[in-house]
Amino acid sequence: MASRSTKPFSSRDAVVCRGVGKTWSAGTDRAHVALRDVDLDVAPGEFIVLLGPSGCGKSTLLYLIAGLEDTSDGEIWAFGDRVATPSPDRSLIFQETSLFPWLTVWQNVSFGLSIRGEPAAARKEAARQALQRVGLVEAMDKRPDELSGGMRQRVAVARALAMRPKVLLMDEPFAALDVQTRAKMQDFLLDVWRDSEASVLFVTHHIDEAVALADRVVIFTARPGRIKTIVPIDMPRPRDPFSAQSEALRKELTELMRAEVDRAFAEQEAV
Ligand SMILES: Nc1ncnc2c1ncn2[C@@H]1O[C@H](COP(=O)(O)OP(=O)(O)OP(=O)(O)O)[C@@H](O)[C@H]1O
Repeated sequence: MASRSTKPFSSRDAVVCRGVGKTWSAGTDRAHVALRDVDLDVAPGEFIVLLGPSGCGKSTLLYLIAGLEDTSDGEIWAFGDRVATPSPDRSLIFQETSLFPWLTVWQNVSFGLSIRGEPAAARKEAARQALQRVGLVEAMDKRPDELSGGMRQRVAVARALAMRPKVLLMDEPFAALDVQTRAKMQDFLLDVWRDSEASVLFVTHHIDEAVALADRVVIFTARPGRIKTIVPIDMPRPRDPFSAQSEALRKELTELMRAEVDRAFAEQEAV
C-alpha cells in the first residue's frame, strides 16, 4: 500500500485503474489471463457502461474495483486511496439478488448497517429513506418472496444506497428481468443515480442499455480483456431510443463489438 505522500492520483478521481491485469490460476499448471493492461479513469458522478464479449473480464474488473479480489498486475485507486479490501464506499449489485429470505425488506436493506454496529432505530430510519428512494416504503415489512423480480432488484439497490456508496458497481443487474421491467428499471436507476451523486460502473450485454444509460461506454476486446475503445455519449437524458442519434450510436457500438464477439466465438471453438 502506497503512503499518503506518494499517492499518484487526486482524491477527486472516483476510480483510477492503471495497468490492471488479472490472471486466475486454474489448478496448478494452468494460468488463465482474464484481464490485461486496463487503464481507466472514472470521474465522480460519472455513469460508465462496460460492454464486451462473454468472458472478456467485465465482472472480474468489477470484483477488483470492489476489492473482493487482488489485481495480478497494476493498481486500482478510489478517491485517492489504493483499493486493497472491500469498502462500504464501493457497493456491488449482482444479476441475482442475494436477499436473506428470512429477513423483512427493511432488515435486508439495513443489514450492512447492523454490521457497522448502528442502533436499530437509526438503521430502520436509514432503510426507510433508502426504500423511499426506490419507491418501496410500503413493502418495508414484507419478505423477499412476496416481491416481484423487479422489486427485489430495487431492494438490492436500496440496500446498496443505505450504505451511501460513492461508487456503485452493477454486474448485469437487470439481465434476469423482462424487457418492459428492464426499461422501467433503467429509468429508475437514472433517477436514483442523479440524486445520489455516486459514480456507476454498469456491466451489460445489451447495446440499447448502454445507449440509454452511459456517459461513456467502455468496450473490451475478447479474452484477455483489454479496453478496445471508449465511446462518449453526449446526449441529454431522458434519451429517445428512436432518435437518429441513438440509432447511429447503436450501429457504431454493434460494429465495434462484432469483431470481438467473432474472435471470442472462434477461440471457444478452438478449445
Ligand atoms: N473465480 C474465478 N476463478 C477462475 N477463473 C475465473 C474466475 N472468475 C472468472 N474467471 C474466468 O475469467 C474470465 C473472465 O470472466 P468474467 O466473468 O470476468 O467475464 P465477463 O466478461 O464478465 O463474462 P460474462 O459476460 O459472460 O459474464 C472467464 O474466462 C472466466 O472463466
